[in-house]
Amino acid sequence: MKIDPDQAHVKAPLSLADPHVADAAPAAEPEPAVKMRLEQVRFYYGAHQVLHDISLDLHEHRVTAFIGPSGCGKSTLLRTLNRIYSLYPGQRAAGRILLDGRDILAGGENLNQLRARVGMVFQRPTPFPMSIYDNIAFGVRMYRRLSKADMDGVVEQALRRAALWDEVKDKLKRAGASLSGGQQQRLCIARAVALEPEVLLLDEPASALDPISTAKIEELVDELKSRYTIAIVTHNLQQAVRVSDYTAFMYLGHLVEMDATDQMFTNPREKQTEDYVTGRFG
Ligand SMILES: Nc1ncnc2c1ncn2[C@@H]1O[C@H](COP(=O)(O)OP(=O)(O)OP(=O)(O)O)[C@@H](O)[C@H]1O
Repeated sequence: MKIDPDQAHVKAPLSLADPHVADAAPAAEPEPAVKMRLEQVRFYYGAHQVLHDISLDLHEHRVTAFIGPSGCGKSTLLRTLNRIYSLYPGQRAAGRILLDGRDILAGGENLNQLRARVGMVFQRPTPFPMSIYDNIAFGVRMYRRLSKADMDGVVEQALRRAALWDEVKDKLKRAGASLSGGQQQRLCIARAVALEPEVLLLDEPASALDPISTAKIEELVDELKSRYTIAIVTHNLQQAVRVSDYTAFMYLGHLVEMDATDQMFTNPREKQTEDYVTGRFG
């Protein structure tokens, strides 16, 4: 028997009590849209190649965690996604990185706009040497002319999204650096969020924080994913399990395996992944 979804709210006829119908498996969730697609991405520091033909998708409104031993290229990969590397001479990426289908490695990309669309938060909190308010308003002013009242609204909204508003609303004129490390990191997330990015890159955002601040950042990541596509680098495997939908395992500049996080941690395809997630890697 076919059920018209438009009629699903209508009281079910008695025949629907048929256990075969009631037990029918729910339809599988549709695969989320691809926000960024990497095709054979390579990366070079001068002549030294550190990423080798990385191909993977970042799905919209999902969190993808990058894990792997130190030096395997996780941060470098993140830095290719908003081309922040191109601020440094001698650093170069090749291959294709499609953001909504458009290759950001091809010429002609406006890098300021790209970095507003693909925001980044670093391992160590890096507040600007200015007030809490201006830490957020500074970046917004580069892209938008707003009245004082509208800017106040943008600052408040960004601080709320970063779960910091209640803690700072009475001291917006104080220096960003006067906040605790965990608050500073949430300020940096607010700063990125204020530019209305589509993708958020988080490079070990909690590694310098105490467990309570770490838990807050993890909760925040979970909330933010309803608005953004998130890529997070972490050394903390438990954190990857807690916050991510997908996990990518890298080794020596190669992508070994990427899959749904549950699958990666319970039933990985590759022996190297299994050794890494079970702590036997070495
Ligand atoms: N500025 C640089 N110049 C030259 N080589 C670099 C530079 N930054 C990183 N590398 C090299 O690139 C490789 C990948 O480094 P990357 O920092 O991306 O790894 P990672 O997986 O993020 O490491 P970690 O987990 O320790 O942060 C390493 O061999 C590293 O030595």
